Amino acid sequence: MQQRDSGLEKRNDCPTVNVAVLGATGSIGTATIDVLHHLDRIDPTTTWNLWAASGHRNVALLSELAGQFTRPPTQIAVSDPASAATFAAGKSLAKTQLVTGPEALVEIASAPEVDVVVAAIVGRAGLESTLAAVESGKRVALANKETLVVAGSLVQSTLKKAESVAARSGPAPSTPTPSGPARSSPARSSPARSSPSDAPRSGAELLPVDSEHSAIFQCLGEQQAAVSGVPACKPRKLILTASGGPFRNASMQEMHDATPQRALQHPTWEMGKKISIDSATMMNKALEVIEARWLFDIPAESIEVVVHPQSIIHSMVEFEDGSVIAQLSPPDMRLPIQYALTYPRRLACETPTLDRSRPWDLTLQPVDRERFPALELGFEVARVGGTAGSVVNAANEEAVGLFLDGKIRFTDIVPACRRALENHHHETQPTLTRLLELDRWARAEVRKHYA
Ligand SMILES: NC(=O)C1=CN([C@@H]2O[C@H](COP(=O)(O)OP(=O)(O)OC[C@H]3O[C@@H](n4cnc5c(N)ncnc54)[C@H](OP(=O)(O)O)[C@@H]3O)[C@@H](O)[C@H]2O)C=CC1
Ligand SMILES: CC(=O)[C@@H](O)[C@H](O)COP(=O)(O)O
Ligand SMILES: [Mn+2]
Repeated sequence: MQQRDSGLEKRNDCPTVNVAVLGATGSIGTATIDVLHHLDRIDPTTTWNLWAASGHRNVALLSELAGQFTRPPTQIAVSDPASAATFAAGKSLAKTQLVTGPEALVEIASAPEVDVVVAAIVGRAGLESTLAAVESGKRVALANKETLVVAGSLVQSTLKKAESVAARSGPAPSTPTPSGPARSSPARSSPARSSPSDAPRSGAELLPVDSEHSAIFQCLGEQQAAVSGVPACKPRKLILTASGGPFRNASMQEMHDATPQRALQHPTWEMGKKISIDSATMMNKALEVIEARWLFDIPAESIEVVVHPQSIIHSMVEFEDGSVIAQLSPPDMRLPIQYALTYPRRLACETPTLDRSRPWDLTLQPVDRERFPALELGFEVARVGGTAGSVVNAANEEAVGLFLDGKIRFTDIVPACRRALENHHHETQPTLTRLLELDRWARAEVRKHYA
């Protein structure tokens, strides 16, 4: 096993940021581990410490990733109990504690020693740990968009509660503390409302990792930086870009006949299987509309989607005067991951810079809503809220699984979600228990339909 060298001399009084990576073995998780090695190498002012990491079934990779650190993580979680039995910690992890089962994710996410939780589990399975991290006042770098799709309103209210608890216990120090994150961070519950000044941090922070939402967050921040001291301008529109996925130009027949192998071939991003299929149906963009609705506390009517095949413009914000600010960078998740960790600081990143030595095209085109009916579903869910997100998300997770197993057609996925939405009795203010009941109900409905 190869241990990576920290390289750089840290300042004596250097504070440590303890990071927990949930879903460390996935595409976002492994990219986060790379970012942590990089930051610890180049940042003289902070020690970036992997305090805990979780995996579900890929225990070999989990052990390898954890073993790369000269300071071994304090805890490792294997959330799938059957896989936990096969976890073999190398010699370098002799002092690391192994915790197991889905409860272990919540334990790590709320551990007092943890400053930052990277929520990189795929699907609804990431919900409880993300909520626990918010509740216990962490900085949450959120990749797990499904949490906001299922329980956006609940996350928002939890965030507000965590903020008021922190406010009651007095302002946090404005300089980094020995075991705490950079307390100068201004990010608050709603990135749209945060300002890039050096205000002390109060309570939980929810920072986007999803490239589009990170882009919007950056556009809003830059706009506010330019008018420091002046009340922030409200955005008129958030404009999410979509690559269009592997079927951007495909006929309905091609989509009807699509194999999992073909649907997994994303043109611009290398990602996990579930999100790759979501991109192919454009359900990913539907989920991102809902994510934006909750993350930025903005109505569905103020959100637009535009197809941008190059995935260089990651999203845009239109302001009241019609001015549009965009964020551009090559398609590489290390940038938004790093920004969520270091915000409001910008540090050198390993992502390549845009090659401006050659001509380049940036294309924008409208979405074909007939071939991609998922998008309308996303806007509907963002409009009505309540139980709709949980039902559509669960139906989608189930249908994607059936498609990957060769049991249903690619073009069955979105209708399965539409059917579940229409067959459920909508409730406007569900509890977490009710949302989880409906999650199970929607999965069963999809399975029953195709049995
Ligand atoms: N990949 C990307 O570029 C982007 C991803 N996202 C979002 O980030 C999240 C992660 O995506 P991605 O990294 O691609 O996914 P991957 O499939 O690559 O990784 C998923 C991670 O979740 C773990 N996991 C799977 N099932 C469970 C479960 N039931 N309980 C606990 N952990 C589980 C996996 O563990 P194991 O492998 O050990 O079984 C793995 O660590 C998703 O919500 C996605 O939408 C957002 C923007 C971009
Ligand atoms: C990298 C990322 O954020 C993904 O969500 C990506 O945007 C998927 O590409 P699509 O635009 O094709 O959904
Ligand atoms: Mn995205």
